[in-house]
Amino acid sequence: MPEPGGSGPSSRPAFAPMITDAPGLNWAGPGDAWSRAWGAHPQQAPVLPAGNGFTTLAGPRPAALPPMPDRPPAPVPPPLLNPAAAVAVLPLAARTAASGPTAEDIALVRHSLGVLEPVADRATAHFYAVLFLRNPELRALFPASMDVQRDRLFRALLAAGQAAGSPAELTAYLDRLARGHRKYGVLDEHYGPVGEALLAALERYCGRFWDQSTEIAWRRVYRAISEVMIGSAAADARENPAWWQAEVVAVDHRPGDVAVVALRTDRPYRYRAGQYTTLEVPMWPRVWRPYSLASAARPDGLLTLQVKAVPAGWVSNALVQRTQPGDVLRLGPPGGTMVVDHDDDTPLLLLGGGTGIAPMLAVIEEVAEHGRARTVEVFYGARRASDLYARERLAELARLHPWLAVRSVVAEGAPVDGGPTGPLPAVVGRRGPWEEYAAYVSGPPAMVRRTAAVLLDAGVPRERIHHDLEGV
Ligand SMILES: NC(=O)C1=CN([C@@H]2O[C@H](COP(=O)(O)OP(=O)(O)OC[C@H]3O[C@@H](n4cnc5c(N)ncnc54)[C@H](O)[C@@H]3O)[C@@H](O)[C@H]2O)C=CC1
Repeated sequence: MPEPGGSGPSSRPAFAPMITDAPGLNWAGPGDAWSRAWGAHPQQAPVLPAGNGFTTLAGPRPAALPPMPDRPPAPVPPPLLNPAAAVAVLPLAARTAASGPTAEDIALVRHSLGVLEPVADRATAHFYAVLFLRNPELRALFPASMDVQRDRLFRALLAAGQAAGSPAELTAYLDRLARGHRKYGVLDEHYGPVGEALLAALERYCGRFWDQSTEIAWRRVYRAISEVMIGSAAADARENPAWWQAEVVAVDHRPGDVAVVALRTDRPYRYRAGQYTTLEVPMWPRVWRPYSLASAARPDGLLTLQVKAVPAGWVSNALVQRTQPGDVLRLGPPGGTMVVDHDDDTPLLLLGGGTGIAPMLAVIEEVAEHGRARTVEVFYGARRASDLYARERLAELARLHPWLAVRSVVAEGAPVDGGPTGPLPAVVGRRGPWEEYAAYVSGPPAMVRRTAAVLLDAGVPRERIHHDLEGV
């Protein structure tokens, strides 16, 4: 592998073997570890609208729906999907709903979102109540705890509604959402029942602000949303599976309840350094959590994650405390925008707090592999020295690559390796200048938020501050 700036191949291999006795690919099939692990959930159509709530498991809707005691019949009942087919027989309002959203529709949708915001919790609870009342067979397919889904639903709803006036932004958002939802088993026909439940919740909680124009506006916007998502999912299905099976090939326990988990997927898993995957463990079906990929894509196909067991962290605790080689997990598609452009020489500032160092390790490996000269400065933050589980790996990388500078930053106690002390955002703010750098920030949300603010103050343009936190 050429070193950045070097003219020829280096004597060092780009990737040392991670696990020498890892099982081969193509091991998945009837009777394999995956099938045994998931035997209790055969052929699950594991639909959980974890990310947006515009989608759900379907299944035939009962022929005779129980009446909604607290909701009068909808004044305008056009379908939310494929309205073109039914347009000739629909009443005027329905025909209007079949065309695309107008500027007025978008204003009405945004206004109703503003009305809904203070009662978001109750509105999303109502959404699920209507959904499950009309489609009772769906409840068993959602995870036991719906709290996270509720939060995500409303955030996705807000995001889609707010972005409705910016087609490019909305399409990109929905495209990611649709691709990420294939692992839940979402089908085209699920969008209709979900849309109806959504409208029921909106109608109820917008109160006197809900009128026929608002309903038609929502129907147009929702139809546009559904069409983009259905198209994106279909395009993705031509290239990728809905999920990947991943066999655990090693679990390396580190101080501070951290485990480095090495995985081998059943099919090639294409991702960029800095991205994350979503993961489901057999112990908690239908509960998916994101984890940054801790190594650059390797020729042997192995992936690594760095996971910390945290109180009430169902999936993290299962991974750190219960998972062993041979176990089989499932991965969703890679996501996240913390990827590095290797075509320019902008110096990189990589800021990782706790297990937030994981994507930075992957980025360093990818820069090294790419072989173009650029400065890379890393600040690795932890509360105390004993939490710096990746210190040795970073020191090894710094020894290998002269363009890499690593500083360990502890918030409490004596300096480590002569590095600075204090909260990571404050330490970064005291250093610099950073105006010329592209910054990548990963770690606890408060750390990411504060660090992004410090970098902006330090003159780093917003578009050069990369992280996965929404709304910052
Ligand atoms: N792509 C991403 O954004 C990733 C995020 N994470 C997240 O990173 C977190 C890591 O947790 P731990 O290892 O327990 O880290 P931790 O809580 O021990 O903190 C690590 C660093 O963040 C700083 N920090 C913590 N709270 C802060 C605050 N309120 N303000 C300013 N700085 C603060 C600490 O001083 C320390 O330098 C988890 O929440 C995990 O979900 C992990 C991997 C990737």
